[in-house]
Amino acid sequence: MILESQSPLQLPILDISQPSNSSTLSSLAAVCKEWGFFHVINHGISNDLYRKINCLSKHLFNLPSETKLKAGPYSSLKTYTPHFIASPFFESLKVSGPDFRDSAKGSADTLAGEGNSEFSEILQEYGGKMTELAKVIQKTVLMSLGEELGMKYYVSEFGNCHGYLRINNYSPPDSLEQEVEGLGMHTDMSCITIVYQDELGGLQVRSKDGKWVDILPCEGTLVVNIGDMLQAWSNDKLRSSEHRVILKKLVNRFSLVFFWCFEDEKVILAPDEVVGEENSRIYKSFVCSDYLNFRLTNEKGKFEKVGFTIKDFVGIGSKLK
Ligand SMILES: O=C(O)CCC(=O)C(=O)O
Ligand SMILES: [Fe+2]
Repeated sequence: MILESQSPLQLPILDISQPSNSSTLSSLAAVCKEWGFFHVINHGISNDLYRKINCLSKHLFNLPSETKLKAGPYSSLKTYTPHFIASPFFESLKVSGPDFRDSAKGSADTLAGEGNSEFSEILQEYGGKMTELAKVIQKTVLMSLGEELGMKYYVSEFGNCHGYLRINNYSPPDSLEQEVEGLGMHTDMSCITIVYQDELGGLQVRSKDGKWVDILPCEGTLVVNIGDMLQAWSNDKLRSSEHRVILKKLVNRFSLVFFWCFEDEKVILAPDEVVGEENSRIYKSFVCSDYLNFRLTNEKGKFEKVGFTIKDFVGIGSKLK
């Protein structure tokens, strides 16, 4: 079932506990083309689980910077992104699947010492639930392009997808005299992203004509957005929108962001059926990891920064290639 949300954007709300009918799928297709963002409810992730992760993560983020850098970009672990990489206010801890327990334990042991398994156990639970949720959402989004098409490609093209989680901590700005970006404009490199933003809000999506629009927080609701990989695979039928995070209050903001991604070696090419006879192909085929490397090695296109996207990389007619 799809309900209209209360947000100024009127993003549809997908009830994940209900089977999707054709009207649900057509609203989903429309919003994915126009905005690339929608909400989900009845997703099975409790507020309590989120609060526990928040509390245990805070303990790690409150450690001294020198300690956190033991898992930083120059360590062997590389799970911690310190302040001043994405923005002065943003720091993040990455937890990779499919063994979320092991990944979280590696970071927690390195940062806080061995012996406490609570953090890794709770992330195993969250990562496992998010993985199941991502599969259902992925399938539903594909079915919005055509029920048969979705059923056909869900396994053959998306069967080896994997997930990872970013625990994002935004420290409060000193003042709000001007607009403070907690995370600058970017697109995600995933197929789909599932965001648990807290009640402070601050997530914004950029419209096709360049206006920033709030994605209002709503209790019990997760935000889903389409990433670059799915935009390319769908020949722009699904939009990977630019988005950012604005810090609107002088308090700490905390979010959990789950990225559902193709396997590194996957060759991405929109199937003919997806392109459609009347349309032309927008992207050349490419290997997933080549795009990830392109973003990582181009300062302008780096994760969490304004810059190059999939169009610059494999867009037909792109100046870069
Ligand atoms: O913190 C958020 O709400 C969203 C963060 C985000 O866009 C990202 O991590 O890619
Ligand atoms: Fe993002």
